[in-house]
Amino acid sequence: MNVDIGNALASVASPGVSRESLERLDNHVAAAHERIERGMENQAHGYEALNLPQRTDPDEIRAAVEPIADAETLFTVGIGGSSLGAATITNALESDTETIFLDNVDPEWITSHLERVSLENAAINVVSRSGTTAETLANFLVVREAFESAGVDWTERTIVTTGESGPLRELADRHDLPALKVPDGVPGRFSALSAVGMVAAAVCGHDLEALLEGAAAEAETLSGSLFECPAYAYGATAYALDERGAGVNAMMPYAESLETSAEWFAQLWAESLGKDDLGQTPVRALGVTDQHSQLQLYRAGPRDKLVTFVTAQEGTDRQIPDTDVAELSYLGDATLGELLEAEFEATEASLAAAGRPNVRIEIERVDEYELGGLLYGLEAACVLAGELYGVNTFEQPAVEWAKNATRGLLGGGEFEEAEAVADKTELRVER
Ligand SMILES: O=P(O)(O)OC[C@H]1O[C@H](O)[C@H](O)[C@@H](O)[C@@H]1O
Repeated sequence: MNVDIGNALASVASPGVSRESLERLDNHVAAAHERIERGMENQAHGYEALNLPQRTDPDEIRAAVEPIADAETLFTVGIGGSSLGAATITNALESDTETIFLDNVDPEWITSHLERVSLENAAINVVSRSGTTAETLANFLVVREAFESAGVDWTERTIVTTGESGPLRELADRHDLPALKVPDGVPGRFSALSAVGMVAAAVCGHDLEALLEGAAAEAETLSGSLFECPAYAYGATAYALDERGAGVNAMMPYAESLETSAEWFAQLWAESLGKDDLGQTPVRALGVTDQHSQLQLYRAGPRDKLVTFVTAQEGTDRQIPDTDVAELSYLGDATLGELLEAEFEATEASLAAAGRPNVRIEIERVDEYELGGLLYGLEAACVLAGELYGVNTFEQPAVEWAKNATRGLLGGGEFEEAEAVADKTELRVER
């Protein structure tokens, strides 16, 4: 990926970062890069995620999915980091396999999927690093039962990706299910380029090698200067803008196929950096759609936002047909791709003209290679930002707190967090 931080400079935007400040920050980037490299070398928790392009074995993943490779529909049962990476990849790329990501426990929604899909031609991909996440296990039990009721042997149609031990691993062993391992030292939100994100891609027939090669090429760019490394340029600029008041980061890809990448990014950024009263709030947006809803706020609301654009340089195009309505004739000279590009450039310029900081991330096209680079680049940007903030990027105690409270409430063990639910302060206004 390439990154253009010109519109984040203080000469353009407020808040903005001066060239001198960036040069000073670059010393911290160099020191952070040394820590990151050391972490990668030592395979330290979290940093190990940046080694995935070398560690992930595409043959192992393809062999494991072999029994379900014919699936017309793939249910991926997982949540957060055990769903969003896979969804980002498969929602971005064309495939004949339909993918459904069960990452919510809304009974109506789950039932509507299970009733609509022909389960004889479907398969299940259960993913949970811990193997204990209540939503994932509950959904798996529901889906499994639906397969049984439809007369489909779910044990022949299920693949599991989980940690070395835990309830899901036990279940996989008991039923002799093909099971892949979540690599050690890789938190869920950094695991898109492991089996966690790539099983669904393999079932969909995507090019796993190209995903990893794109990521590996991005890894090659990691170096001790933000001026030489697109990922660090982005991470350092986002951090510096947050320090100057841009506490919100609106991720706005200009490609429908990349919409899920903004969701994935939101988890990455929020869960990794939201600690010790620090962190930048990620917001999900989509170009051009949200130009017509959120842009007003971004251009004229509080000066507390960075807008991050992601744009693909080339892709499939389609001519806009001619019309005899004179006022619309200019459209007939253009393609939808040109319209998209013009809208992106106009939006970027409109923010810059109003002095609102924005950054442009460019990929060449939406394919496996470029996606691998984008995922890896944003992960590296996040790791760098975590170093600059001085937070523990790879833990998520605040999320674990609510997980424990939920389990306690459902009688899944003694969790003191559950007691806080009864202590809720009320000030009710009733009709
Ligand atoms: O993969 P699992 O163990 O099921 O966890 C799924 C998700 O659960 C929690 O919400 C964590 O905070 C996330 O980081 C994680 O991705």
